[in-house]
Amino acid sequence: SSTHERTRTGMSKTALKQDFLDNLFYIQGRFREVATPHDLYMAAAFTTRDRLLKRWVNSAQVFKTSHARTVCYLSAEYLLGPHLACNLVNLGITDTARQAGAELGLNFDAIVEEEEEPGLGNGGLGRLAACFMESLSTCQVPAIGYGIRYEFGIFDQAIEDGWQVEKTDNWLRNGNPWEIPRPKICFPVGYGGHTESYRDEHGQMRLRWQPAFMINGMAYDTPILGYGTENVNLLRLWKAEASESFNFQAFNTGDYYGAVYSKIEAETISKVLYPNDEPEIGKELRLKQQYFFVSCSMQDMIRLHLNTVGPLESFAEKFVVQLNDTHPALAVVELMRLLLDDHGLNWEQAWDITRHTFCYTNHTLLPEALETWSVALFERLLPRHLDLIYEINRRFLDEVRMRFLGDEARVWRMSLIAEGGERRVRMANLAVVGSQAVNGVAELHSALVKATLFKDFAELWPERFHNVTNGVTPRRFMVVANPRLSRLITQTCGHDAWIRDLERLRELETHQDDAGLHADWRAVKLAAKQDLATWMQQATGIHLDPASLFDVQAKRFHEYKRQHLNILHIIRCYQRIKQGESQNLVPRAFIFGGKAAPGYFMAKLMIKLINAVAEVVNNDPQVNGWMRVAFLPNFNVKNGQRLYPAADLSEQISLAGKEASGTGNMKFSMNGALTIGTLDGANVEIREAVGAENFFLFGLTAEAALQQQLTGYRPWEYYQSDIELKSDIDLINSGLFSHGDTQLFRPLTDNLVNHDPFMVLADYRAYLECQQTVSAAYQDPERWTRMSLLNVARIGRFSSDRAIREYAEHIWKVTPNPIEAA
Ligand SMILES: CCc1ccc([C@H](C)CC(=O)N[C@@H]2O[C@H](CO)[C@@H](O)[C@H](O)[C@H]2O)cc1
Repeated sequence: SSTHERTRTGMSKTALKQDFLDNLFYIQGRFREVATPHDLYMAAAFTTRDRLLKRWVNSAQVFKTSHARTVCYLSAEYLLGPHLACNLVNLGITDTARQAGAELGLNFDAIVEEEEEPGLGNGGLGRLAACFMESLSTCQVPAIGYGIRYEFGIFDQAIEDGWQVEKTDNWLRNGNPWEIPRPKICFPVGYGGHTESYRDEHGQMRLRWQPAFMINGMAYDTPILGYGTENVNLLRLWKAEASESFNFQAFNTGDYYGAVYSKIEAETISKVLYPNDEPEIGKELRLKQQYFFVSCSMQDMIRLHLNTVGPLESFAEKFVVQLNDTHPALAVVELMRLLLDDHGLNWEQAWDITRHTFCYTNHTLLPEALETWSVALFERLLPRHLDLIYEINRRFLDEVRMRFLGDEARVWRMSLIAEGGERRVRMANLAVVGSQAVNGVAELHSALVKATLFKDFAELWPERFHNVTNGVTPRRFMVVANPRLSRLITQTCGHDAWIRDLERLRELETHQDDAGLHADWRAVKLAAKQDLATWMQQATGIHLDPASLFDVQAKRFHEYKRQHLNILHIIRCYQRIKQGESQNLVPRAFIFGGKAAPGYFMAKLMIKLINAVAEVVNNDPQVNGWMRVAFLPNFNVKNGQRLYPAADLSEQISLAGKEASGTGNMKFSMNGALTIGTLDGANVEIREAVGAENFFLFGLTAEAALQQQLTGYRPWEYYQSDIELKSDIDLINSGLFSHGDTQLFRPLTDNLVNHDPFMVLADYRAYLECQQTVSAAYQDPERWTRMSLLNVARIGRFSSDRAIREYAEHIWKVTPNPIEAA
């Protein structure tokens, strides 16, 4: 077996080459000459998988016997991105693989490009879950990520005639080499039906649930490697299956549809990801999806506990469960049901375990994103859970009444049930009541969570409220996305320890005035800009000049993120250049990226306006050489990895108080971009870390914005009093960007002048002035390069490793569990 062992898991170039050719033959059934790019990718993927499996199995064995306290991350979304390049970095064999490939005449980068990314998420929340899973392994914290194995992930975005067009994301069409199906890890999940009381073996009157409809959830496991460690954690995603996949009786009676009905019905539950990022949709299938993965996951934890530790009384010592927003909040009720109905615990025992098991992270303050489900829907779909929610609520409100005597208004606000109008279950209140810890994702956000959204709860349980500022993994967003910069940093610091300890980037500061480094630093940025320009030319036909300032705004489209404020600045620049006022302007490429929820009209209109402005600006010889506007189609993890290294300026311009944290802001700074932004979310902490002098700040503070809205915000006054603002909006309404159609963008401009809920007009002037300071700074390359260098040197805190260490210490009370090599 040693030769076999050496080939299948050997890290040497020879072993990699042999294993690659073996996998191409034995798995793809191909030899070199006839192999397709997909075959070559699959062979590379399996060759890499062979090496991580050894670590994974070794970790699983150790965790099983060590009864290690385990973190379970429950998330409806995981925006994982392509696996291959990151797994090679975390195995430490990227260069060896590149050389092995070269000796086999393979183009390494082309093989990496071939991978279809698993887009099982919408945006920030989903990507954060993926960064956290990688950092949990890197920080050697035993963990299991639970979620849904959507057959179709976030749609692929095409831009046709300037409009977003959604394309089905059939990411599994060519198979997925990174997952292992676990047919034996399969749990029943019920829906509908009724609850009935019965007398248990001790003569106790008990309630139980008789579901009307059962399906099965089957596990698919994906190993999550860490960097520079043997620890490998598990991502377990559930697929819905019919308990009976083919009904022969129906078939025999010729009812062919009937024969497959239950299969189709069941599989719809994990069929597709809801492409909404903020607006709450309240669709029945969405609730079915949430209950589906929550029930499978809680049943799996109980199975693991009974198999490894034993009696459930110690469940909360073994497992700590993080709720990634309210989407998995039903887990609180499902654990109660399983402990009471299936495992015979009494209420007090069950509730004590439950509330010591869960922790909840809030990711948004937007009222329209806070999930509530109608009591009527609960009655129909989850009658037993509604019972339990009523009982949890009864006992909880007794505690509130006791603590705040006679304050019925508070009881009304804190109740798990919204009574006014149609009765609805407040999932955020349920998550807080059922958790031992609640946290926001940036200091400002966590403070606003305590002062507004959960004010009543923070007054009742102040000790439960925490902040853990988000972070991102430097392995994917620096080492994989920007190998040139990573090499320069390692060279300058004389070590690559920074990859695992990002605070070590601070050592770059001593070189901040090193002219040689400055030159190399600019060369690295220019090369990345050239790569992006080449890709954009091929993807959109738009030519970007790498010598121009790459001004980038890439994130989901939403009015609070204010992509329309950015467009107004572009139109201002256009008008200025047309009027010959190009002094202290610098040539810029305005680059946008991001998807809009398919049902979000205003977001889709913003995308159309950007492409409409691009068409006019990019074809206007008078401004040629001064400005380019380009929309990067299908912004996802893979394309993000092209964009972050190429940006000079990172646009983080949300209305203060609205962006919970942001994580793109961290990725751009880590790649040497300077930020223009408001004091919102994590921008506040990024500015503190990199130094106010290395950050372009503008706009109302959260406090000032709130004040102005409370005292009455009249956007039309800004429109009337600021002639440049008026002319920019009027130019949109003139039809210049819409072939004379003066109505196309009216919904957007009317909304801005008459309502402007996110105060675009109030921040317009400050934003324009700040952009002037950006242009001035960019005209001094030495100063700009130093600012860029200092942004990277001081960004260490925003590693997801630091965030995970804070969760482990302050919230999960779990210690690292290093695994020795097998
Ligand atoms: C019910 C529909 C729905 C779907 C997703 C969401 C997410 C909470 C939205 C989201 O992704 N929030 C983002 O989370 C990031 C990670 O913490 C933050 O950095 C962003 O500021 C926040 O907008 C809300 C509502």
